[in-house]
Amino acid sequence: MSMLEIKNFGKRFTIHHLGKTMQAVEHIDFSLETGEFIGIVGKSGSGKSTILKSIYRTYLPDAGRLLYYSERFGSIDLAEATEREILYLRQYEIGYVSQFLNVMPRTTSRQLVEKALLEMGEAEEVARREAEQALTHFELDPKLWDTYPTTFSGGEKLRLNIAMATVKKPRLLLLDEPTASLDQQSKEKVRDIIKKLKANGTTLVGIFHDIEFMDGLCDKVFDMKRRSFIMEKQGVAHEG
Ligand SMILES: Nc1ncnc2c1ncn2[C@@H]1O[C@H](COP(=O)(O)OP(=O)(O)OP(=O)(O)O)[C@@H](O)[C@H]1O
Repeated sequence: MSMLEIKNFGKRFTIHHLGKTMQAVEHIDFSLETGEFIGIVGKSGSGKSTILKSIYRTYLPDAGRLLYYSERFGSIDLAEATEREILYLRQYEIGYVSQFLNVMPRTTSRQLVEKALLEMGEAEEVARREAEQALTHFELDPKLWDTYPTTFSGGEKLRLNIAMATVKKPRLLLLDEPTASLDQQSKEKVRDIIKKLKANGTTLVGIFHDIEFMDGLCDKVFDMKRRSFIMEKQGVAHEG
């Protein structure tokens, strides 16, 4: 069953001070089956993040359909879903990890991960235990657990971001350069989590500049230039 079907997706931006619109991306079509992991590759500015942000509805798509198969709502076009539906999906079904940490003020890193679990309806003790496990897995120094992440390093923020998103075991996880500022050891930790989530049925769409990281992890690679898959399972090349 398709978990996500992108049909003729396009997004334009209005550059207000120039009074112009700019086509960031257009004519994108691909679909993902449940439990698949798709990597998106393409040069800088080709629109990779715009696709992910539109699926998460940070951006409102202006052409095409983004059909997501929701546990709660059944088939739903993310381009047309109500704000309420989107809030529900972000809380329970769709996760997004970027390089940038967007967190509530005066909330410690431990509280942030716990909150993610409490939102899912976990009991407090379970949330506490699983939050500690996640922070430990991503090797966030325990000294930082009860501090505010505003002063964290880039890698620490990113590891916290990944912990917050993955602890919820979302049905669909969007990864926008989640390994950008990580050392090799932290990258391996992200790899472990991706494998575990995948084994548990999470469907993933990821952008990685690090092609090696994608190797053996992605089922398909979508190339923005060709607007098609260039690799499907076991490295079999599909031209066109
Ligand atoms: N909010 C926005 N307002 C105006 N233009 C935008 C906005 N977001 C993205 N763009 C433009 O849309 C185009 C695609 O950007 P996007 O970030 O999706 O590219 P990308 O492929 O992810 O690039 P990179 O690999 O450098 O992160 C770029 O030209 C960018 O300047």
